[in-house]
Amino acid sequence: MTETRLRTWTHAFGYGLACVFIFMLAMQNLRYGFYELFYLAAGMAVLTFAGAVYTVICRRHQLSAPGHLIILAGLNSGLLAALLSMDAPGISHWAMPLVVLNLLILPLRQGLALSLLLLVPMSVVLLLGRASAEALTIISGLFLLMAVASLYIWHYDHMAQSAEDLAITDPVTGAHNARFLDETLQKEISRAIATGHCLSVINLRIDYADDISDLHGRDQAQVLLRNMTEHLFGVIRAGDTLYTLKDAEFFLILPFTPEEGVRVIAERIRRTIAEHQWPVVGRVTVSLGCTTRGSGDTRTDTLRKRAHQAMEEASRRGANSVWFSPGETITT
Ligand SMILES: Nc1nc2c(ncn2[C@@H]2O[C@H](COP(=O)(O)OP(=O)(O)OP(=O)(O)O)[C@@H](O)[C@H]2O)c(=O)[nH]1
Repeated sequence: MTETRLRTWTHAFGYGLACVFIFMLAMQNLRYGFYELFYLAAGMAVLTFAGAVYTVICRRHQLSAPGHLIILAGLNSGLLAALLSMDAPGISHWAMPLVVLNLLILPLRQGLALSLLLLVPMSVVLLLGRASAEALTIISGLFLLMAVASLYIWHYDHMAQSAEDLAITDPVTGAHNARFLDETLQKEISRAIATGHCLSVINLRIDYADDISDLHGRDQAQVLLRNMTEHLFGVIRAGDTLYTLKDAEFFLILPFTPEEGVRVIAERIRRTIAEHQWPVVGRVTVSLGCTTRGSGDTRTDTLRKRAHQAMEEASRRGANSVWFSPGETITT
């Protein structure tokens, strides 16, 4: 299940439960003739129902739907206004579902801020209007609920972030992996088309990688990959991105880089790697294939294929070399 779909379900479920709970409160107050509380609860039930409908309408961009903040701010301020204007002893308990809803639906910081905006004035009202022991019991219960829910949400966000990082990171080198390459390259191609800027890529392979592995062992070959990654990160500039592919291959996306630029940086990478003394394995060289986006390159596979063919050509022409393969000229 995707993150968006998961959030749509949990948001809709959260709003649904809150709506049923508040609707039952409304009915109870109507039954006992507390009309002010009935109107308040009915209004809040309508807002939570609107939240559930909004969740379904925005199901495709649930993670960035701005309406939740407005709906929840309305619910929180309605309850706060009622607390300040009505003398209804049990009304402070209504804050419980709202605090959970704030934290479940909004990003953690927003949810916490909104909950504090509700709970702090509510605590003052309770301390001024009730016996201290009773007020302190209710206040500590509400803050405990907020703390537990916040910790749980923080833990979930942290786990989700770690899982996402693992999914896009190569476990050996720590650079991004091939899966993330296609995603990023497609975005960069779209950006280059929209802005008219140049986009270049480099496919790079360690020469005689199999021999290095046979000679020094798999562990040393992996150490070399890690060191090479560190070295490449040191050579490229901010905004360039590096990916580890299989078979001792790397890929670089270089936004805003024209043909002359990619030739310069590819040559610099080749030279610095060849001049470096690598721990245990000693001298190592690489073959680099580079290309710049042409007018026909609207998808990742054409660019990747051309860069790969250029790299094969560089290998054929002898190790430790760079080959540039041009795309179709972009006419403006
Ligand atoms: N994407 C990318 N391009 C580079 C890098 N280094 C050099 N280039 C390209 O090569 C061109 C010439 O680079 P240099 O020889 O370093 O000259 P420079 O004027 O100091 O380059 P910048 O100030 O980085 O533009 C740059 O304008 C870039 O297009 C790099 O690390 N990343």
